[in-house]
Amino acid sequence: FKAPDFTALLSDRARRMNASAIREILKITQQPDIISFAGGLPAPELFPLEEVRQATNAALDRYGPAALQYSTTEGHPPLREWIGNRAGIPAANVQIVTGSQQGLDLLGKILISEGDTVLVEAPTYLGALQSFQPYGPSYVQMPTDDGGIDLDALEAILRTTPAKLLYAVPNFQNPTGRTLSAERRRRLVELTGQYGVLVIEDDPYGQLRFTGEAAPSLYELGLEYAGDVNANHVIYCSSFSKTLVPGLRDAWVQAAAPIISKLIQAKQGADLHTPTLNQMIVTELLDEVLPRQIERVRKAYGERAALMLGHIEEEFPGGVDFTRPEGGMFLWITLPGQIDSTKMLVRALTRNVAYVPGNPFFALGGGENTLRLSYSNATPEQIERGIKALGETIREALD
Ligand SMILES: Cc1ncc(COP(=O)(O)O)c(CN[C@@H](CCCC(=O)O)C(=O)O)c1O
Repeated sequence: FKAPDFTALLSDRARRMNASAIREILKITQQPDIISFAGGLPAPELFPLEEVRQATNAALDRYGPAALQYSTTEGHPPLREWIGNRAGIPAANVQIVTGSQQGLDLLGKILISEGDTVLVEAPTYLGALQSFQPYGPSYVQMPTDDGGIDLDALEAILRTTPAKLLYAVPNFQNPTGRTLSAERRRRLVELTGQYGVLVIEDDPYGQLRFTGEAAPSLYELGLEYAGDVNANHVIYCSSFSKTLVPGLRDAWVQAAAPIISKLIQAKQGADLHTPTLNQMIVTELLDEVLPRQIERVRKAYGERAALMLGHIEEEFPGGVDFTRPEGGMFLWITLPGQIDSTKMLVRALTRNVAYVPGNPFFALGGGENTLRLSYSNATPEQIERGIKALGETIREALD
């Protein structure tokens, strides 16, 4: 008997898949004494545990067995209605997905043919790269500066490179924490509209602003530009993971009808529907708990960001650049040129502090001297101790 050569039997699509650096590091950071600035994990001590318990009972009381039955692929109607009303669009243009990660995977599946040019920020969210990769995109990196995407560079790219899709995180970008200005957003929507490029706006953090002024979403600007919800070239993704809880895996996509109907077919083949009870639990939390929870989280993350920035200024040696986020969960460190943050992680772990090295956030490689820090899931004491340990590690690497 000869065991099958499983690797040889993998599909060409499977061969393009790779592991998520975040998920891999999360395994290491499970050890209790490690201070983790790695995963973008919401603060569990802030989860509305009691409210979720009550919402679960309320959903079971209200729907009985139907709460545990198969449900429609489109999603729980009251949840779609609520999201549609808030966005000023019909519920028919709202699709519930099992985490916005599934939204990214299904959008990749229905939009990316092998070899299609996909424009991504440099650096960008590595989970999007992981979702898109198996569909064989040809990535083009959009240069970024401290204000996010460089629109002059984007215009120059579009003049010479026909692109299918542009993926962006305009609010409190993962991994840099940067936010795109209203002026750059307007130009991005116009440019992509003119050149016929679809835009995926990934916005799980938009509600978590703790300073500065909010700018309109690319989706809202796309709606103005097109004048019709079914002609909007911007596809909007958001999630309840960072405003409520990530474990219920509830998120949504807002898009023109042809995209929504194809997304439904893709989702039928993926998981039939997002868990019925989870959608009903989230729906029970929308009116009272959600706004309160957003305030709570926004305040806590603002405090933790300010703390982390304060300790970075004290503990990090000169020559280390860092971003100052206006919201969200991340900030981005650029080390002096010759330091490799992947190698340095081994040293940081000996001092019980973890982060995500920057290289995996670059679709075409690079960024060896960068790293992402998340402040959302660390107490004030851990932030102080962890940043101190990281400062020592960087100093050691400089010698
Ligand atoms: C820009 C962006 N888009 C989608 C997601 C996925 O969020 P969902 O929970 O799937 O709605 C995320 C969540 N990323 C976090 C969480 C990843 C959690 C994990 O891999 O354990 C991170 O970057 O650490 C995101 O930042």
